[in-house]
Amino acid sequence: MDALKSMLSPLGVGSANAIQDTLKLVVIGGTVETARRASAGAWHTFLDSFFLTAHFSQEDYPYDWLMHWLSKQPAWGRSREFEITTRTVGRNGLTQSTTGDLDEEDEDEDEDALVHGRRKRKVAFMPSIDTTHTIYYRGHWLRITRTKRYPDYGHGSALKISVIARNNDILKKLVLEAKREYEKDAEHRVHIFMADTTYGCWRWNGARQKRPMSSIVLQPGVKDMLLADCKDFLCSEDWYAERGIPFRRGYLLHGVPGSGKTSLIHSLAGELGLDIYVVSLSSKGMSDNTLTTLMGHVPSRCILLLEDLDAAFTRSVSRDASSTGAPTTSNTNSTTTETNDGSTLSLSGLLNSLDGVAAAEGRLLFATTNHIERLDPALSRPGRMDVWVNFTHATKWQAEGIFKCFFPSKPIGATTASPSEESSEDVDTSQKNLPLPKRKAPSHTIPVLDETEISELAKRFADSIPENELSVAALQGYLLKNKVRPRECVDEVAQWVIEERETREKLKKEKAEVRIVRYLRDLC
Ligand SMILES: Nc1ncnc2c1ncn2[C@@H]1O[C@H](COP(=O)(O)OP(=O)(O)OP(=O)(O)O)[C@@H](O)[C@H]1O
Repeated sequence: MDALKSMLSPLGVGSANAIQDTLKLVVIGGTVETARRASAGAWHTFLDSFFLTAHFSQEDYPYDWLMHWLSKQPAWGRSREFEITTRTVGRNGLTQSTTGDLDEEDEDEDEDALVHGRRKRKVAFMPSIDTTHTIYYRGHWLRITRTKRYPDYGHGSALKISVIARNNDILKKLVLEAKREYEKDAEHRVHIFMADTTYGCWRWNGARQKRPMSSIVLQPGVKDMLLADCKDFLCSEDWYAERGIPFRRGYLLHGVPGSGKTSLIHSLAGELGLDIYVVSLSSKGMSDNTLTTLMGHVPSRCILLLEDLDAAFTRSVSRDASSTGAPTTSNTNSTTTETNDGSTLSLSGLLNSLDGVAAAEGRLLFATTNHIERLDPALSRPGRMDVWVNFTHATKWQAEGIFKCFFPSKPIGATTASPSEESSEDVDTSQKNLPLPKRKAPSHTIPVLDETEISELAKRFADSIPENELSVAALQGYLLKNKVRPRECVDEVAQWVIEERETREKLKKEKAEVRIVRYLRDLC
């Protein structure tokens, strides 16, 4: 203080005293604040020592189970700070109205209701970021905090749950309950994860309603064979282990576009209760290292889908016949080739990531391609691709099947239901391979014809479809346009086939012309 006085003395007694008083106040204030903070810190540390704390990262499943569980807790109705979202909650794609406080009138409304063509959205209540919420659970108060994991990158969050308890039984119970509820709600959905080549991780991409196997129309026996093979594989872990064979199975679905390859995989995933992990090998930034990292993070029981296998090593991702999907000399060995979009994936890198130690055991690998002739034999050999299925253009049998899938029928003698009562549940689904998906009837009127008439129409429809010329997707497009006109649809199908042929001829000519122009331009 004396030193301070001597420094201030040249300023005059009055002003020096004022400055001295101010400084005293600053010093005292600072000391009090430091003491307060220290005691608060000590108090928190003291309190924390009584808490058991569990951390959940967004990258792992328990985070999703808990977020789903939290979104259902009525306690959010009393919370003073929370996030409201109409987006899907967690990975299961569920939107829940939890407390119902926001829009009570909506509670009883039909979940499928459309407003101006848009589906009505339900709201969900979520814990907001960086706020601690307290929830009462089975005789304990839980302190729940949601934080951002990578604030700098703006993604990823984590959940911290603390509870005062003697052991962690209560936290275990909570996680198991959350898991049970999540799985119950997720029963009717297939979760899709996409490869993120920038961060080398999997990103949840949504949950789709399961597609019934009966809605996929393939030649007799194909679906049953695939389903039986997958089921047999999934319960043969010991058999593989005893023989020292890696517990993996690969399926190569090859053939023309729009023939049901992807649809079948989604349907199988639903039937087997597996999630799908999708990698597009030609995607930007894909490299050997990224692929190996991704393969190392695939869970043990899932479907791993490699899309457009033939496009993996081509410079052009175009799928027309001129693109050189065949592996070049430089990429069939371990040399990597950088493509225009920064992809440095080599064939040996792909093979290593499929067979390597990091590759998950128990996964079902499905690969799709439109050009099997472009695949390197090393990629498609048994052990990597054990089962091959060829998908062709629609046969007459498929045309008949897809027609029956589209138009519901009622058993002979049954009275005609009113449009609002017409649902596929009224329909006899005894025809093998062709049962109808159980769904609510749309509000527009679809005439429900009797079984005999539908069978006759389906036969006539199939008679007009040329064998193995049009894709099933094209047939589906035509039926969609005529979904409320089954009879007219059959009457007009022959004309549609003629128009389709003309359109394809025209497109072919245009393509040929473009190629000639390009060729001449290159010559110049
Ligand atoms: N065999 C089939 N049974 C039922 N629907 C089919 C069939 N084939 C195609 N479709 C319908 O056609 C559309 C395209 O099918 P999908 O994407 O499964 O074909 P894809 O063979 O995977 O085509 P691409 O090779 O171009 O990826 C889907 O809407 C699907 O419902």
